[in-house]
Amino acid sequence: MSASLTFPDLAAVVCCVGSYDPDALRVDQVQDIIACFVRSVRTAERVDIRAALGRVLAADVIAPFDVPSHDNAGMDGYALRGADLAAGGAAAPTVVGKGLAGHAYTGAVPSGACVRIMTGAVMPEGCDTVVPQEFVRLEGDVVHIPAGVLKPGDNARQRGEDLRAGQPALAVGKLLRPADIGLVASLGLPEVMVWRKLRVAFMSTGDELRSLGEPPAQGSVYDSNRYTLWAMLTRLGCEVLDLGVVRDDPAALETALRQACENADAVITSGGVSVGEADHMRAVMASLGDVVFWRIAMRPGRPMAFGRIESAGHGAMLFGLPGNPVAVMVTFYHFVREALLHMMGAQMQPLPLLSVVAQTTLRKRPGRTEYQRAVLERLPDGRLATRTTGDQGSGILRSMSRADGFIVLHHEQGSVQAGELVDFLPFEGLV
Ligand SMILES: Nc1nc2c(c(=O)[nH]1)N[C@H]1C(S)=C(S)[C@@H](COP(=O)(O)OP(=O)(O)OC[C@H]3O[C@@H](n4cnc5c(N)ncnc54)[C@H](O)[C@@H]3O)O[C@H]1N2
Ligand code: MOO
Repeated sequence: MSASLTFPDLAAVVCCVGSYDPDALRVDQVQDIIACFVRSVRTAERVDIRAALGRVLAADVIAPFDVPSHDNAGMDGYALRGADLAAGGAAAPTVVGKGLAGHAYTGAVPSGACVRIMTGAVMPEGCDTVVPQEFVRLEGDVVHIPAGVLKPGDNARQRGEDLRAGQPALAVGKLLRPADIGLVASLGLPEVMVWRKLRVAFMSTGDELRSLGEPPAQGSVYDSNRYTLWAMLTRLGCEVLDLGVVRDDPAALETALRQACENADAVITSGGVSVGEADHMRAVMASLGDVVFWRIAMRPGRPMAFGRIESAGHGAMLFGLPGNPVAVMVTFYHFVREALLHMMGAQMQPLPLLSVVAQTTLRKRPGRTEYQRAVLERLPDGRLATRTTGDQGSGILRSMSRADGFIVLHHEQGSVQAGELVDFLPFEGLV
């Protein structure tokens, strides 16, 4: 439901991509086109910080005060004046009081004196150094500090050393993770502004598909794509709208797509985007908006539809993914995920590619990108290594389930010999 946003003509966007060939697009070209075309949802809402995990910040979070708000001890020990240390750091100050976290010592600390202090306690006036208790020898009230363990300023945390009042602690577009929730709490803020959740509708298409609970029939398969899509979208923090299995029938497909785009920001379908006889999906999609059909130079995940469809004045981004279960996940991770994050208003981070040792030879011809499902192992010498999870057919979902990530064989890359380094993309972090 992004009716108020303006979208470029898809034809104009694809024109900007050098050597555009819808039947042989490179993965990076597809990513560029999608990035040029999608628009962020710009509706903000204020939420409790416990509801903000996984959401995207709609406004900078500004520190309302210095963090920490006072100079404080970084160790349990004794606070003293650094100027009292002799050359080499030795000293023997006398204890004049005690400061605990939450119970500051407020008396004076004359030269030659020190204060028993605990981690986090406010530094007493004039003190700038803390000697950890394990370094000293106590003799009555006198703290003997040997030479060589301390220099002025050690173990004291400065007011504002983390953040100054007025500085942004977190920037708009940040996808909030546990540390961010803690950081916001440390600023005393119970709520933050986030962009509203993205609504994503999804459906499976194909007359062979059975939903869970239905009895199997000759030639039928249980619909798994809707469940992997549900799982990936849920992990991404989207509000999901499950439109079920839709038959390969033009009227049913049109009704489902219209319902999807009237109620969601994005629509994801699986199946029916190839060239089979029962694939009515392409015609129906094209009739509802600005949609292109691609054959991408990648494996798995070759056919894909992309564009924007409209119904009753509502528009939604459309991702028509191939039907094969592994192809659905691969195209989701490499195209849809980034597009949805962009629509969610998130600042994009490049995916972390590890360089690991290939345990076996990997056959590959240049001219397409391959994503082979693989496990990550630790070699006896400590290096990380990888091997594939066996048969790489794009219908074999177990190859994904057993894997820790993808071996990425880039477009220009040829075969990789056992023992060579290869790029590995861990699933963790994808969603
Ligand atoms: N002559 C050609 N045939 C095919 C091509 C091609 O370029 N030329 N591409 C192949 C590739 S690659 C893929 S991927 C598939 C994609 O075709 P569709 O998107 O039209 O998908 P379907 O034919 O509907 O299904 C393919 C396959 O996946 C199974 N499937 C579909 N949906 C689900 C689901 N929700 N849950 C579980 N399994 C599902 C379906 O039963 C088929 O086995 O086309 C190739 N053919
Ligand atoms: O999209 Mo297909 O997965 O290469 O079978």
